[in-house]
Amino acid sequence: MTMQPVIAIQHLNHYFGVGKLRKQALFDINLAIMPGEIVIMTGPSGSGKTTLLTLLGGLRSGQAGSLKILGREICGARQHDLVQARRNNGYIFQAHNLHGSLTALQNVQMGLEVHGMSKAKRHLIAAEMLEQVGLADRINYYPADLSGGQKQRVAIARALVSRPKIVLADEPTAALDKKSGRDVVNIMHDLAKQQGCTILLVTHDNRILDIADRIVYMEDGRLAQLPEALAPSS
Ligand SMILES: Nc1ncnc2c1ncn2[C@@H]1O[C@H](COP(=O)(O)OP(=O)(O)OP(=O)(O)O)[C@@H](O)[C@H]1O
Repeated sequence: MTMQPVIAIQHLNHYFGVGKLRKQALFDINLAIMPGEIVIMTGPSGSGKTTLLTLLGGLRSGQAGSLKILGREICGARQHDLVQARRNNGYIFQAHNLHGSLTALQNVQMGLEVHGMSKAKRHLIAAEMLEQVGLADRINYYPADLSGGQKQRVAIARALVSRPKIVLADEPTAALDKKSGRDVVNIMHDLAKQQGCTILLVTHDNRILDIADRIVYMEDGRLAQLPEALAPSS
């Protein structure tokens, strides 16, 4: 059986603005990511990494080329189809976007809301997930009472609790010190490998490149060759 890529991008171009202000942000992107792969995307500021991630996440619609998620075309898709596509993914962002008025447990339960399971089951699954990220003793804490690394671990638990096939992460370690950043990516790595989930992680943090199965490099809106300084040492 041949394995199909979970993310397949062909000849993708993207533009911002209209008329004279129209500016091309992505140029002829071609990339295939296989099930269970952990791919890190890095590159200079303004090179187009976040733009590509938001297109993949269905947070905006691609304009030209092909972008298939789990075999389904989302380039040029209608809003309704983009919303459907978003449901396949888990998201982890730099600012972790936790709800300040909800506890860690309630935040993680939000990741299960669309699955229509009983309250008791949601509680159990969310609590187990928090235990897996090392926060069993913090489930009833509010985000304001957690450290940056702990908040990011809640965000990971929320992203992975519904066992998504794809997790998209944008600078998940940017606000963290060295040790917390390392802990957070190790947890992401181990859980993803356990669940067979694919991760695409955008980062400037060269200290975490070693968790990737593959590193892709973006420069001036194009995928480019990885600079030698960033290549994994053999
Ligand atoms: N909403 C927008 N409107 C207009 N131009 C945009 C918009 N978002 C991004 N751009 C432009 O597209 C290009 C790519 O930006 P993008 O945020 O994708 O880069 P990045 O590689 O993620 O940068 P960073 O590492 O700093 O987050 C930049 O030139 C940016 O100015």
